[in-house]
Amino acid sequence: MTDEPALESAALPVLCLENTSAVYAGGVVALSRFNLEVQAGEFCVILGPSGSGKSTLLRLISGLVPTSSGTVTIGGIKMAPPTRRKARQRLGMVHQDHGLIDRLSVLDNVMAGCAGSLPFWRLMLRMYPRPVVDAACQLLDEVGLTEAQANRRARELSGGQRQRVGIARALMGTPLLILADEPVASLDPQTSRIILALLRRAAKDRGIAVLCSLHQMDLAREFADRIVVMRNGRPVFNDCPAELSGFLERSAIPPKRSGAA
Ligand SMILES: Nc1ncnc2c1ncn2[C@@H]1O[C@H](COP(=O)(O)OP(=O)(O)OP(=O)(O)O)[C@@H](O)[C@H]1O
Repeated sequence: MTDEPALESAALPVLCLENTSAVYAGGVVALSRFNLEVQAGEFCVILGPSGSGKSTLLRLISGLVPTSSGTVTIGGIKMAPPTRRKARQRLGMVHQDHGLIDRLSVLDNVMAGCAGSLPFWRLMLRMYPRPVVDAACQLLDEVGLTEAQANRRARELSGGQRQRVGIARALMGTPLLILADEPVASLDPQTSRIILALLRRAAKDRGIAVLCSLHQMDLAREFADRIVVMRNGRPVFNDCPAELSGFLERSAIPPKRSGAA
């Protein structure tokens, strides 16, 4: 019943997977009847051993792997033809390898985050409207990069700086959902914490739903609002970090303070 329709619609999850399965050619079932909801402003971390299906989950949500059954919706729009393009516009991606164009400036890389909403000739000539340039500069400032760094080539930055650019680029498209596939895999612990803090702040300050796969259990505990543990393509734990130790004890898996989940 909907006595308060406005409140009810505000509580709708940004990301919703219902009974979603992914089967690769050759019959490998990488995801099996997966249910998941992520709310606006929530920082949700996916943990799981190698081969448990974390990457497949993120690739399926982004529309790169087709669903064999079930549905994925982002902001109420189905990630399937004919609405896939519209659903993708609600999505920002942060990649393990940063996914930057090395020969372009840092600022150009960030502005590429809104490429879908600009005419092609502007992208070709790299003639961006003033508000786009201002927004990109503002985002670079927010992720802690200076004006001087904004004008350097992307290839001249460190791994941590490159990932800051990756986050700014993802935010440039004003997404409802950010998918981050092992965004700190190649970074040292201190830089990893800076990057995860930026992602968490994006969730809290902008009300973005963030779904982030990690291998480090200690970082998941430190930053996540909710942790989903996957095994064999299924969620076997889906709760707040405080409940994880109890789950691991019941599962007879020794809790690790760092390293692979
Ligand atoms: N393109 C593919 N074709 C066939 N099988 C695949 C393909 N990609 C992944 N798989 C299989 O799907 C399962 C899940 O793989 P996935 O890469 O999603 O796991 P993961 O949890 O991300 O692993 P890792 O932590 O090692 O990256 C594995 O059994 C894997 O071998």
